[in-house]
Amino acid sequence: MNDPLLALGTAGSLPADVPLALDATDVTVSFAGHGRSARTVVDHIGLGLERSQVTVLLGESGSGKTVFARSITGMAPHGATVTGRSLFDGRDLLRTAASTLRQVHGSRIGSVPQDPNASLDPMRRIGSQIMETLLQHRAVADRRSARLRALELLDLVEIRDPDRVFRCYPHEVSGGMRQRIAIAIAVSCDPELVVADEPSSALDASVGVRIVELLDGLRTRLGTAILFITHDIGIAARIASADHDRVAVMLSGRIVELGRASSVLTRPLHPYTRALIDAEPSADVERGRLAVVSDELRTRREWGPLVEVEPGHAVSSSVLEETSTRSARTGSAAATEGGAS
Ligand SMILES: Nc1ncnc2c1ncn2[C@@H]1O[C@H](COP(=O)(O)OP(=O)(O)OP(=O)(O)O)[C@@H](O)[C@H]1O
Repeated sequence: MNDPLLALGTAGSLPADVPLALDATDVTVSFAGHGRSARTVVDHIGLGLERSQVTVLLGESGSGKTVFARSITGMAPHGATVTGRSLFDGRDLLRTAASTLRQVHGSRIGSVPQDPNASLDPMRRIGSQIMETLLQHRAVADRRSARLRALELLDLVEIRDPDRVFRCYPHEVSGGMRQRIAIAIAVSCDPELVVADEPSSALDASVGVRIVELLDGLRTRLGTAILFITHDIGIAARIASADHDRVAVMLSGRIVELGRASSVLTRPLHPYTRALIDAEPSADVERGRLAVVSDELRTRREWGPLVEVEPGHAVSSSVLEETSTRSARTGSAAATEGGAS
């Protein structure tokens, strides 16, 4: 089991006076198995999310990224049993009533889905959907202000002709534009935190890149914390572009490496992170290809707690132990060879 104290997510933190937007500790999520014991898909992990900082949850499909992100924001999937704590503005979202969570989501926590079609109503004009969010969360006083703010938001997400798009139905605009609209809705009430779950994966590569750049720019302008979920190393590097942005690498429900993106993505310490990086699609390989990770890595349960190896970079303790054992062996082999010569 990872040590919850060490898994708090301090590696790569901003200075201490920067407040945490969300502070999750020792979170475990399990689902009832078919007639068998419960299956744990998130295993005693924590993460602190800071304003103006991007934290990327990186890991292959099924590693638990979505379940973890949903659970710590109080939106665990149906049937999940969640333990631990997730503090947001002094309130534990794991023990908050559904009616309060509905208020928090949309106003103080925004979500950008993988597929914007899932969050937009095909039967209603885009402008009216943005206005509804603003009015529902009382972000504006009346319909006139809601209309003005909706147009501003369309402009903020770089839609060139906001007046026209305001009057369109979702099917009348492109997929990339629908994702911009989903982002406009997610940031409409100035949230402290935005959770973006693979928001570019359903889009063409160049459109997806623009969406990622847009989110990156917005956190700088709005000071929002962003929790960004992806399995794509290239996208992770692009969104975690500031010095203090972090990557948390998830493997089978655990965080096995955590730190500044610049360290983790260029000097990975965990064999799993290295496997993900080695499997990064190159120009001649199909984009978004799933990484090839050995079953030995995937099925191993014990990695030990995260240990900081340099400022802003932590990795599972067992990786360090194995590395030092290997170096000792190499050292003694070299000494033996040296002695024999
Ligand atoms: N509602 C559910 N009931 C039972 N098991 C679930 C449920 N939702 C997710 N799981 C399981 O939890 C594990 C983690 O799923 P999760 O969706 O978090 O992975 P992920 O890393 O986000 O992958 P992907 O990128 O494919 O979404 C998977 O084994 C999945 O099958």
